[in-house]
Amino acid sequence: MLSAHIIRNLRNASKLASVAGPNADRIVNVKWSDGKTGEFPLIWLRDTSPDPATYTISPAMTARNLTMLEFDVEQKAKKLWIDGDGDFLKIEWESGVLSTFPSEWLQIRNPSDQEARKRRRKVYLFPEETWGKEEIEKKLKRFSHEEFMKNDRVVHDFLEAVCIDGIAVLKGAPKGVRGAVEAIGDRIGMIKRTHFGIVFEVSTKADASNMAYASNGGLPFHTDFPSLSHPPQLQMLHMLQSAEEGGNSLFVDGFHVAEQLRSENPEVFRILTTHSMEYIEEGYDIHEINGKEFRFDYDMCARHKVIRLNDEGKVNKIQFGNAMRSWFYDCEPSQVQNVYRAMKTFTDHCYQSRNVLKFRLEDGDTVLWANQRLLHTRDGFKNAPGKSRTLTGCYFDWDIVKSRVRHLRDKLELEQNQPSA
Ligand SMILES: C[N+](C)(C)CCCC(=O)O
Ligand SMILES: O=C(O)CCC(=O)C(=O)O
Ligand SMILES: [Fe+2]
Repeated sequence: MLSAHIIRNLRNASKLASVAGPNADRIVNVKWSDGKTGEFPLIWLRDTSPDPATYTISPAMTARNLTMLEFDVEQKAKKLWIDGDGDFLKIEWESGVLSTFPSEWLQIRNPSDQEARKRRRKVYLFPEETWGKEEIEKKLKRFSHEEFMKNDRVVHDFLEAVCIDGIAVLKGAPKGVRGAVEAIGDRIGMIKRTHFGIVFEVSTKADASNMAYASNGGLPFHTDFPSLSHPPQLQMLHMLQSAEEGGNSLFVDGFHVAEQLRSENPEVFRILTTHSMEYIEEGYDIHEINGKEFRFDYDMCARHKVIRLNDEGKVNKIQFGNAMRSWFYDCEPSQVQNVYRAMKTFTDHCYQSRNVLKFRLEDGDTVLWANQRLLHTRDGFKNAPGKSRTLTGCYFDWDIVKSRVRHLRDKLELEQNQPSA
């Protein structure tokens, strides 16, 4: 839906002045009274026409009725004209369908307006702003857990911060009370289940299924589940019982580190973006499902680059975990030494103090972060007598988190809201 805010702004903006075409390329040229122009492909106007023959729009669904099998992509317009004192472009099609395009509808979608295209790209809530220690210490966003639970605007602002900075914190849930992760999960929408269950618990356990459960030692910087081809995109941890000493949380922006390597150490960057690494995770985890103990045996194996680039050469995924890294390198033996040198340099950069965000989760605090962007760890800790450091946690995927942000922008009529169909 279009926010009232955007409609109000555009209503005040301008009226349609003229329409011409379509020309030989089947482009319709529109002019507004303020001198702005728009080039609209004729077939696109037919396809996106906001009328009930073209679209089904109900509270439960927005969907196109037309099928590509039957759609005539060469169809013509019988008549095009400006109506309603410049408020509408109308098109009567050969098929008899009548399309009515409000002026603001066309302005928002104007395919020849670079500003409109730029605004639309923000709907993906991407790209993010990367950081080093100094930047993130200034801008790390913290919200009240209590406010998050009752105020939709706080849910929006918290999740938006996670989209941009890759991390944000909720402070001050009731101390030592289980259920915070589930409650936050419900507010976000849907937790992503893994082979560690829906919600997992981090504490020192016998027969540990993971290094985080094995001891009170520190861990190396890692992303969770390099052993999966599709690791969860976000991770959340909630502090139930903090350590007496240590057990701090550490984060580093892997996208930022990758860009540092690209400029400061291009050979390492080249290796990490071209050599795929294998990871294995073999074992079992016992977790609860509906109050019953459940044992899940697994034998995970996946292979990917430490730094993955998209088609434009931009860094868009980081996966690395030393504990699950396998023995298999799938390259000439003579290249292996350099792969190790590259991993070592990457790790050294992760630990450089200019890059590291370090803070302590107090009892009742929660942190949510981008698991395919940030690497995380904890330092070693000492428990108070009889009080074992315990966190609960879960995972999410971006689609659910971003869907929630968009939904709230619509519901709360925030100015960042974007039109749907
Ligand atoms: C936190 N935990 C134990 C549920 C999963 C960790 C996955 C990993 O170590 O890569
Ligand atoms: O113990 C911690 O603070 C974090 C452990 C960890 O790496 C994880 O839960 O994924
Ligand atoms: Fe982890």
